[in-house]
Order: sequence, then C-alpha cells, then structure tokens
Amino acid sequence: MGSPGNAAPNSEPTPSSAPPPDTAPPRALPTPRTAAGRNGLAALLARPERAVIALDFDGTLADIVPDPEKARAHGGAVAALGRLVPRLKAAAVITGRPATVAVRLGGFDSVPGLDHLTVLGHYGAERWEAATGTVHAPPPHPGIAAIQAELPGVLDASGVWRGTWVETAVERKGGRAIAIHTRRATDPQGAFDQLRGPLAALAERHGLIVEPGRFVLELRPPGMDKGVALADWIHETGAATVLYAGDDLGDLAAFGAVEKLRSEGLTGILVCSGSDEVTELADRADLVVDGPKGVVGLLGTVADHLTES
Ligand SMILES: O=P(O)(O)OC[C@H]1O[C@H](O[C@H]2O[C@H](CO)[C@@H](O)[C@H](O)[C@H]2O)[C@H](O)[C@@H](O)[C@@H]1O
Repeated sequence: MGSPGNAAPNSEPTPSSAPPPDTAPPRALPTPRTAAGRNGLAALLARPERAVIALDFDGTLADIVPDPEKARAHGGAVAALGRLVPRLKAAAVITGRPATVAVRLGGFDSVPGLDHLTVLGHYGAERWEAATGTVHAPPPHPGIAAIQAELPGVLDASGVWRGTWVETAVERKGGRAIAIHTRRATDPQGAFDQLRGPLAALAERHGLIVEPGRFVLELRPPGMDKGVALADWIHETGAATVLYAGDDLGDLAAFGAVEKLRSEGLTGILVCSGSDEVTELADRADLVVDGPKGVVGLLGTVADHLTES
C-alpha cells in the first residue's frame, strides 16, 4: 500500500459527471502542472485522431467499494467515453481484472461509440475486443491450482480472519490469479502487512508474483505488467499521443512506459485518480484529479472541447 496522505487535486474543481446540455459552453480544462503534461494535453486537443487514451478500471473509472463484485463504472463514465472515444485513434481499459469482468462491471459492451474499445485484462495478459466480443488469453499458470489448494492453510495460520469470513476476502479471478483483499478485515492495513510475507513466499514456491494494490495482495503469473501492455498497444495503434489515467501501484508500470515513450518523442499526459490510500502516482502525475468523479469530469470536458473545436 502507498503511505497514507491526501493526494489533493491539483486542477480546477472538476465538473459533475452528467453530460452538459447542448447549449452549455465547454467546461474549463485543467492545466497540467508539468510542461510535458501541458504538451500532451495540447497535442491531444490539436490532433485527437492521432491520440489514444488508456484507463485503469478500479479506482479510476470505478469508485472503490468494499465488495469487488459490486464495483461499477462511475456514473457518467460510459457516456463520457462514448462521446470522447469516437474522436480519438483508439481507447483501452487496462486492468488487473479479468477482461470480461471489467467489461461486465463497466458496462462497456455494445455501447455506441465504444465499438472499437480494447480491454486488456489481468495486467495485459488477456485481451477483449468490443468489435468482435472475443477474448484472447494464455492458458492458466499451473501454479494457480497449487496455490488454491494451499491458500486456506496460509490464511488460517495468519490468524487475520479467525475463520469468520475469510472466503469473502478471496477473489478467484477466473482461475488465472488469486486476490486476497483486506479492506473488510477489522484492521485492513495490519492484515495487509501481516499477510504480505507469507503470500510472497507462497507465490514464490509456485512461480508466481505478488502484485500489491489498495488493500489487496494479488498472486498472479509473472512476465506481464501494465507498462508492457500499454507500450505494446500504443505501438500497435501507431498513436502519437497518449493520455493514461490510473490510481494504484499497478499503474506505476504504465506511468513508467509513458515516461519512456515521451523520452523517445511521444507526447503524453499522466493523470492520477487521487485518493488518500495511494500517493505514489500523484507524485509522478502531470495532473491529479479527485478520484473517478474527477476522471469522468476530465474525460467529459475533453470531449466538450473536441466537440466545440
Ligand atoms: O487494475 P485495476 O482495474 O485497478 O484492478 C486492480 C484490482 O482492483 C480491484 O480491487 C480494488 O477495487 C475493489 C473494488 O472497489 C476494492 O474492494 C479493493 O479494495 C481494491 O483493491 C479488484 O478486485 C482486483 O481484482 C484488481 O486486481
């Protein structure tokens, strides 16, 4: 987990998520705090047909809720995307969720304007295309089955849940990864800290890695992360500009990919969906907005400006 602290928005107050009436003037765009970010936003607005956006799901497009299955896209997110994405070269959601779970929770399927959306699930290992509705995924890592068998013993030995409701803490993720959530434990940070070592040892024994997130420790296959996934997808699209938005530690790899691509000539803007649970992204972002509400407001405002221009 990131160290606690307030990641205050560094932009103007964000507007409501509802689309503006047709007669309303475009809402004011925030000003990124870095020159690279200002260049990135200017390039997106000037040449949207050469620009792509890539967005994290939980904590960025969807508000954080205690039960992962109850997460949904923030109100107005799909509408804002539906107005913005047709103006762009391409759009992707890059998430730790299984791709089809993000599609279902986000309501991204069969949406006008999102008919060419790509969802890269499991940190980029899986791919869903709106155009075909198909998912491409590698075979499950054999270590997952072994961990399924050993996990109850490891959790029991930790004493974190004392057998009360440990099952609700385990997200099985289609048999391709296992996430252990501590948000609903009596002491979420204490449980997270207590479990981190034993889960890292369990993962290592079976050739997996631990991906830490917002009160979650995810055991998943190595070899892919959001940075690799994002860089590959940007190259594939041939984009000249990217806007990436994320909120959690798993998004740092994507931030790193954009920073590297910028050093090679791409223009880009890094947006942090701010929270008081993770501060690491705010430190590296060009723009910090107020959680999913702020992200949706930003997307809607960019869409307004592209519609007006
Ligand atoms: O890459 P993401 O789209 O951000 O997914 C990362 C993990 O997000 C989910 O967990 C987080 O959101 C939950 C629902 O709001 C919340 O209860 C939990 O505390 C957060 O960590 C998801 O459940 C995981 O599978 C994803 O890997």
